[in-house]
Amino acid sequence: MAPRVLVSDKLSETAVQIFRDRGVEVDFQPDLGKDKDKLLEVIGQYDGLAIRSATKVTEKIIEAATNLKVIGRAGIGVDNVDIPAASKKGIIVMNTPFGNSITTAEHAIALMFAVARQLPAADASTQAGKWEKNRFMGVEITGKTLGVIGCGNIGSIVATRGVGLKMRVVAFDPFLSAERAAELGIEKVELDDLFKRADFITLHTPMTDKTRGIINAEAIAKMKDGVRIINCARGGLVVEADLAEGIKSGKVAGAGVDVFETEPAKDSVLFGLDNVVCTPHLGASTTEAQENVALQVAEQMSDYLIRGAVTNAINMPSITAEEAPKLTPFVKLADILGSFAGQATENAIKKVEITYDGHVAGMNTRALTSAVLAGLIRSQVADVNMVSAPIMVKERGIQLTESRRDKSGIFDGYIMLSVTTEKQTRSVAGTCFSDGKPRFIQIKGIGLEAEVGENMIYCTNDDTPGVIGFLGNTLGEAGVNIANFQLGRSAKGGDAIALLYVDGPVSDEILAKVQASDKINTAKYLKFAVAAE
Ligand SMILES: NC(=O)C1=CN([C@@H]2O[C@H](COP(=O)(O)OP(=O)(O)OC[C@H]3O[C@@H](n4cnc5c(N)ncnc54)[C@H](O)[C@@H]3O)[C@@H](O)[C@H]2O)C=CC1
Ligand SMILES: O=C(O)C(=O)COP(=O)(O)O
Repeated sequence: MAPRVLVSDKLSETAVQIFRDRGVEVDFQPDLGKDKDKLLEVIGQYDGLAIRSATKVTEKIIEAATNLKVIGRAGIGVDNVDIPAASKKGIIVMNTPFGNSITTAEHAIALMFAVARQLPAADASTQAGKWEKNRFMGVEITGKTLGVIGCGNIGSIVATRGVGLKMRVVAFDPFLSAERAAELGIEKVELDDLFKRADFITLHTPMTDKTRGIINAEAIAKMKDGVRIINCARGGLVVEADLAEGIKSGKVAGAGVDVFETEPAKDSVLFGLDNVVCTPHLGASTTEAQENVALQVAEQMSDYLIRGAVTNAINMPSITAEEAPKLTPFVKLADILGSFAGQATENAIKKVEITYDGHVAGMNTRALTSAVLAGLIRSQVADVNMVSAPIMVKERGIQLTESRRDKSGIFDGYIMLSVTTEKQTRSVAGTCFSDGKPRFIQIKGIGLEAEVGENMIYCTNDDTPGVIGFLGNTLGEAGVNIANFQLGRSAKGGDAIALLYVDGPVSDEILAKVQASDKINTAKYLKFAVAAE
């Protein structure tokens, strides 16, 4: 059945065509996102949800989204999506990080000019027939200092436009390197320094707990008298009441505000104040940007729903459509190794170590690690996937280490997983051959070469005669057919393991018979998510 996507915001209809061309069924209901009760009612039917900023994807919506696999944001900010809730439920959240950045940067520049020359008020006055030439004295931009807070994609475009306008540009961004600042022709400064020096301040950070209210009364007090502030990022970055006070007192000479603490902003403390220029979250609203983001989000979501390729996901490593065919068998293998360790382990896991050897080390190991963790956690929580597993591992306080190394054995490459509980450390390694099928190649440091089946029995024993006969007889008498039987031992007469791939489920009763034998130290029935041959 074709996956179904709901478009619940005003996306360009380009998206609809792309979904259809790619074999995705699509419901285009651009106003539905604003009606949260309706969204709650219908969301359970969809595999994908495509949104802009008007749809609020709350925890409640996510709870009701029983089939949802992907939320696609046609734009940048995902603060309207409860990402922790989506991740816990295994829903990928993706955005289009570049599609509207030029457009938004241009809007910031447009607002800067509008504020510098009081354009909207001058326009209204002129059209009212007042001709108030003396009322609208502006300021020149050339030679002024532009302070950019947040110098990522949009901030750096604004910065270079500022340089082009002959402004002196200073930027505060903890992640901006000195080299990048030099490349942009700007100066990297501390926040207080920016406040002290800037004639215009423009905000371009995401909305996080750190950036919330970054422009408040205290910050405004540190600024130059007559500063002008532009916000095209998120409303919550500015304490609106404090900005309104700053404007009223004359400390702040003007503000360009595209985004509000509460949207849609039908009322605001900023409305009606002198030289405050407001737009209704128009930063991304150009034909070009909307085409870009609609096309991108529809392609990304279709690629995921149809081909399993992951691009621009906030909560999951990327898997390109090109690497997906090569990576998929190893993702399966990684899940199986995790699943083996998860099922074999009865005690709380303290530490997980994953080693990527040989050519596997050159693969997308972030995706592989997520798959190992999903397999590992699945024995405790059935509803887990590559998105939610890393979060669950973190929540459980499990220590995770990953390492990569050059080819170290007879295989071209493999994955080794080692899991430590309070009682012991278990290790298992596996690889995929050219047939794409996963194989166990080492358990507890003992080499073997075992196919992976849907139903398996894993035994540890001492290397003594009669084990094969005993297992064969016991399972045979119980009517359990053995498809494949692999043995391994540390040394002659030493620790040994047996891994049996059987043709059907193994009951507790049969397993108890195996466990009861003095030839067997431990026996476990393991189930893997692979189709029976
Ligand atoms: N008004 C509108 O319609 C639009 C608004 N936006 C908003 O613009 C903002 C920026 O978008 P991009 O540049 O694409 O994001 P980005 O992720 O490329 O850049 C954000 C930058 O902020 C920096 N940053 C993070 N925390 C910081 C802090 N505490 N102080 C200073 N810098 C900090 C990061 O290091 C990063 O360089 C987002 O909030 C986004 O939602 C984006 C598109 C349209
Ligand atoms: O991309 C972003 O972060 C934006 O804020 C644009 O929002 P919009 O898609 O215009 O509702």
